[in-house]
Amino acid sequence: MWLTGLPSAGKTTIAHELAGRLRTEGHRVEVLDGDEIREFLSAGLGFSREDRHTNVQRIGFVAELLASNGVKALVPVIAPYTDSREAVRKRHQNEGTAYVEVHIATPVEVCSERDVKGLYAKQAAGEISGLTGVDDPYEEPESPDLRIESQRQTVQESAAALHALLTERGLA
Ligand SMILES: Nc1ncnc2c1ncn2[C@@H]1O[C@H](COP(=O)(O)OS(=O)(=O)O)[C@@H](OP(=O)(O)O)[C@H]1O
Ligand SMILES: Nc1ncnc2c1ncn2[C@@H]1O[C@H](COP(=O)(O)OP(=O)(O)O)[C@@H](O)[C@H]1O
Repeated sequence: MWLTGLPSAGKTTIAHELAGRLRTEGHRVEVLDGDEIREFLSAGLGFSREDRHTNVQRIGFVAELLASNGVKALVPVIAPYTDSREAVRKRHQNEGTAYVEVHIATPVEVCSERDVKGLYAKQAAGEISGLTGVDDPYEEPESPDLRIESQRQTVQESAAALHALLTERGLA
């Protein structure tokens, strides 16, 4: 399950809430957190279009390996480009592994208020550039399996909606 959306949209928070629920039910789960991946698997990559694409393909590769071995992979990673996300979907399809895309569609105004890592403030102060959704592209998924308006519901409600989708698909 890929959770795509802007920085501070709630991807990581919702993924961990869902992971907790799934583990309680006895599922094996791994959350492939973007920051951790960038520290290890994608060390050295930046935020150019090419590097983001490479990052997303690496994570997609690992997610498919986990999923095809019975571990539910939850991926809270921005993945701003449609073609990168589609390539990941295709890899799963080719391998016969289920794949679900969830758009955490929190508006940029709400994300920049949350500003968990202070990136929106830094961008506004001219200290960084190329911030997704502000001065770098975010291509919204046109037909995700599910769209979550995190600003309209609690973390628990969002996680429950994701869980319901997995159940509906026979995945939880
Ligand atoms: N310029 C810029 N744009 C977007 N994000 C930035 C940037 N610089 C650092 N960060 C932080 O790195 C996290 C994004 O990494 P990801 O691997 O999720 O993104 S990507 O799919 O490769 O675009 C992202 O994490 P989240 O906030 O959890 O989404 C940011 O905190
Ligand atoms: N309804 C909500 N859903 C998700 N996150 C929320 C909500 N309300 C407030 N938040 C907060 O917003 C922040 C989202 O940060 P995070 O999950 O790290 O986002 P992302 O992984 O998309 O960058 C967290 O501090 C979280 O507690």
